[in-house]
Amino acid sequence: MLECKNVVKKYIAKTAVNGISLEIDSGRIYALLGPNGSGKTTLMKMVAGLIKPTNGSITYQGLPIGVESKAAIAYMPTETFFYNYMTVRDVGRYYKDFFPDFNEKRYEDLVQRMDLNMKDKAKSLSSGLAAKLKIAATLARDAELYMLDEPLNGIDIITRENIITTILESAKENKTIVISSHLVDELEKIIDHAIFIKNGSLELIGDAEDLRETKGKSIVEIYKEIYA
Ligand SMILES: Nc1ncnc2c1ncn2[C@@H]1O[C@H](COP(=O)(O)OP(=O)(O)OP(=O)(O)O)[C@@H](O)[C@H]1O
Repeated sequence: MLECKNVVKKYIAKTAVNGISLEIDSGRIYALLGPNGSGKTTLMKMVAGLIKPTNGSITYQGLPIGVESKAAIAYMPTETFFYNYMTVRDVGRYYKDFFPDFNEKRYEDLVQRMDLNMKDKAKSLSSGLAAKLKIAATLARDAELYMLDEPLNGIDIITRENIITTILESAKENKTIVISSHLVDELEKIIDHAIFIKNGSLELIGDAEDLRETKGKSIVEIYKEIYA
């Protein structure tokens, strides 16, 4: 579905991604793991077509990242993208204007599920509710691949579980999901595959069950081994 070949992203003072090659298959849930500054967001932004690799290639369904891939890939950034005037309903309208695959009914369901109210001002939401709103807007797109950058950061445990259940329900419909997070223990329960990135390079990638079997360790323990 998605193929990265020797992808490099250099900034003036820093090589953020340093020759990553990997493949993502459809219908799976991937964890993109790595400590702060390891290159997760940079890689996701390149796949989303927001920034271009310095070297290497990224293809989606055999085509370079472009109009077709942008229509099929829903990327949720770490930053919030709401204007001051926006209510939860306005965020849905804003998304609908941008994305032809935005499903209003699904947005309504997700908003309700996330305990949000259409009339709430997006800017006045607590950080947990704002995170839920971002997730609702992203998952309401009928995309093929969802890339969620740190969807669980700064969220309390009950809300995290609620978010994880919602993500899992979306995944049931044969969607592909890539989640970047430091909260490995919580992702361990739900992921099919794990991608470990260290200093901009791919350290390890594999089926979560295979990795546990071959290494005799949980994904959390492998994470600690790689990054300790
Ligand atoms: N626009 C930029 N200009 C210069 N350096 C950048 C830029 N964006 C990212 N970097 C650097 O590239 C490296 C990788 O950053 P990136 O945000 O991709 O890491 P990350 O794994 O997503 O980190 P975190 O978990 O903290 O979000 C970091 O050292 C960061 O400072």
